[in-house]
Amino acid sequence: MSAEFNWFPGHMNKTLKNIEEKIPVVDLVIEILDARAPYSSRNLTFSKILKNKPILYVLSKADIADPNITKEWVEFYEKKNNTVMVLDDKQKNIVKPLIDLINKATKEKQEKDKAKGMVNSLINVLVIGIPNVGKSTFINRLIKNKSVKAGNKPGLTRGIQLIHLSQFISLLDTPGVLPAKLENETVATNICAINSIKEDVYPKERVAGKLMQYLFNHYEGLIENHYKISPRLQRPIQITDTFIIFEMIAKVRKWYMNDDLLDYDRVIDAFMRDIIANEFNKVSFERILEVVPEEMEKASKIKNEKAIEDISDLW
Ligand SMILES: Nc1nc2c(ncn2[C@@H]2O[C@H](COP(=O)(O)OP(=O)(O)OP(=O)(O)O)[C@@H](O)[C@H]2O)c(=O)[nH]1
Repeated sequence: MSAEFNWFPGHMNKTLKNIEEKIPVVDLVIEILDARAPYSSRNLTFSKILKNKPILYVLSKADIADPNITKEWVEFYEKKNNTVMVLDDKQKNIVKPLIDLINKATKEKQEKDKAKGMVNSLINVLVIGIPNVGKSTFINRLIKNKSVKAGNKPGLTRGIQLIHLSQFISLLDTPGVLPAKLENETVATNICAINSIKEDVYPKERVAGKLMQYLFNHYEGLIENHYKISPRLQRPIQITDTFIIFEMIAKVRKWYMNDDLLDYDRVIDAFMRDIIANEFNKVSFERILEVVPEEMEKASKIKNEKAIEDISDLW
């Protein structure tokens, strides 16, 4: 699958331009990431244009992600000195914890302002994220809290909202934008899994195969129990093996095109629908060592060094 299929609608360019115009007044960026794919749901185009701004990552949908993997991602981002907030409880009031984290992440600016004699300086926060990561839900949770006000500001584009989180903190919400180029096939697959790309623009069979391979290899029993099948496949499976699984599901469901031809497309559609509807609750689609290039490189170096050591042991 090429990671360059055409999913980038024109209006996203306009939003990107709008975001660029706001950069000079931005003190902090909040990037909403889907906890099930925190690496793939970043927008690298944003990272480039906002590279000098402090960043606070909000990991949304952690209530439906694999908690152990989310913990690893939080540690990973915190180790890089990023502030992280995890949304793992839909009911919790997040206003106070968010204000505390914003203050922590903008401490340097606040101290600089204080040194210049400015007390209680204003903090402008830009909220960004790719489509469907839960930006509106996050903003609405803040607005629902009585002390938070949503306001209009002349000159703001339609779809961009200004929210007064406190007397001193304003959040500028922006529409979801995807990067114009996706890093690789894994990233493309994972953003399909979190439903940030419309189903009709990606190669569904290939994406479904990759996701089936991933879930089968990482979550023993999950696919077997969900579809009531018992494939005799040894883990880890290859993408070509997923054909056997999809066929078994079609057989169990008695989905045939005619007497002996299985309805493969129907199974693929059903599987993708199950992923998007979150039928496999508490799964994540990526781990650090599977997607972050620097970490993968580090790990492979360690492995190679170990291999050299092992050989030298023999001699
Ligand atoms: N389980 C769970 N679902 C969530 C959470 N946040 C958002 N959702 C769901 O995810 C879907 C997308 O959420 P939105 O808030 O509309 O996402 P968005 O980023 O604003 O999407 P765009 O408008 O496309 O940019 C909705 O069905 C939400 O109900 C969360 O923390 N947990």
